[in-house]
Amino acid sequence: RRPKNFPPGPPVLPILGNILHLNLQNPLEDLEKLRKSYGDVYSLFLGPKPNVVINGVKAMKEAMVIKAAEFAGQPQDTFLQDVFSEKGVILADYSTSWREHRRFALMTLRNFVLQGRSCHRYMHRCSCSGKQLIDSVNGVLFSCAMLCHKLVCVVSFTGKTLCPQVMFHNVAFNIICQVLFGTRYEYDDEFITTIIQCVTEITKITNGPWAMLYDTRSSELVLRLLNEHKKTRVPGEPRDFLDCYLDEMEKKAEDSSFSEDKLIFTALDLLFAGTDTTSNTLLTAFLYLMNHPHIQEQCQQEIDRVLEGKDQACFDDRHQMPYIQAVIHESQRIANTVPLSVFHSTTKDSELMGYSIPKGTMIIQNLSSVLNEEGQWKYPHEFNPENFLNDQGEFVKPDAFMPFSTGPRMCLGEGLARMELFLIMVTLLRKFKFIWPEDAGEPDYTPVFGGTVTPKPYPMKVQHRL
Ligand code: HEM
Repeated sequence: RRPKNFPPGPPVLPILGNILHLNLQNPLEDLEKLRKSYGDVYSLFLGPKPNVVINGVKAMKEAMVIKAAEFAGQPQDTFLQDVFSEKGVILADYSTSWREHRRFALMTLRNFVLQGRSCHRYMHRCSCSGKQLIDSVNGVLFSCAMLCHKLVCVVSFTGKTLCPQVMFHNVAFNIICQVLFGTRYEYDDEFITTIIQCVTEITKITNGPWAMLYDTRSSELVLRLLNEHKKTRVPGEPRDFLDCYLDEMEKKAEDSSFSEDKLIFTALDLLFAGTDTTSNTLLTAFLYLMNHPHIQEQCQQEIDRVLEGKDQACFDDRHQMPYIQAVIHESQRIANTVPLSVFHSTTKDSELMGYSIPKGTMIIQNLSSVLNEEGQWKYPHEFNPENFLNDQGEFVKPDAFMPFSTGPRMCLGEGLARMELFLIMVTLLRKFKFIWPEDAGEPDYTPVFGGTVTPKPYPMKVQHRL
């Protein structure tokens, strides 16, 4: 039974609860129908206890921003919490340890990636020509250059049509590996292929990335790299996230929340959360750009104009590229990559939109309902960069743009993800034209639902521009 003044919801069946109200292969349409019947805040029984689903900008802001501390908990009575006594950031309850680790991860990402304070020099010698090709201190830029090099090889040596899935997963995985472990893997490396397969399988389980984060194959990887780091590190001269964490452990008192176990789980969180999300967004962006060639051309005109005479793009160039910014944000809106966010829970008895929600209730944020909410967007149901442009052609970001969620638990990789999306898209669109192959039939935009949403696999034809 629903508690007193609890949000309304569909009638509950014994044992099954409301499970029959949802198509578990893709519940998003059913969740939208329930919103029409029961309003922006409603309840669902997915087990013996009722959960609350939050929809639309207004309710989302009241819960996640205005009443942030009350809605930032993590369900503590799930199977997962029982299995894993230690957690990284994602599954950690709203606690001092979560706060310390989140702050530390944000600061390290900022220093290493966004401000480019990396001690690494990344170099690549082409296996075909033997020439030293790429040399960079910024891991994200290095990965962009590697991706371009890979495409040049594919375009020159094969039939010019490729399946971009593996390519985009590799680039996102390598970027986060560089930040965490100061290492990267070749595109055909057997190890990277296995781990990426594991990441993508896991994220197809509903709410999966968060449900199966700590797969043993990946934990073994982190443990091996941690042991190697311990042998080669110079204290006070961190090369990457692992070194920074080890430095921090030495600085802190013995009873601090920093420990080697915690380090492994935190690194796994970043590895998983940072791979499939960015790559699926890129896959969606290129699917739409190939099938909207006029939008792709307009991006290329802006890139050519702003980068004229420059070797490569840098993140600051985004301020001169309102159209590209609009296209990237629109791709994120349409991609709807993490539609149900990470499940939260209430940290105390709370009120939301006039309803009472007891402490410990599981909260499902339906981000999808915000990203295509009517009244918030000029064109809520179509791919149109105008959603992010004003009448003067300037880039504007509406309040309803929440693919990273909002509030104190919002994605901590947002800065890195935005840098990756910008640099990868600008670098690729500058060099190549992406074409939907003539024999590929009509594009199928239907997404495959999971903890992260993916476009169905598709082919891509690539041509040199310059
Ligand atoms: C386009 C790419 C990305 C999208 C759409 C995305 C989206 C999200 C969303 C919706 C959440 C849940 C926030 C909440 O609980 O309210 C989240 C959490 C998180 N994301 Fe991302 N993410 C992306 C990229 C990344 C990257 C690159 C990293 C790693 C560097 C990352 C690391 C995390 C972590 C650690 C959390 C948990 C934060 C916490 O609980 O305090 N994400 N992300």
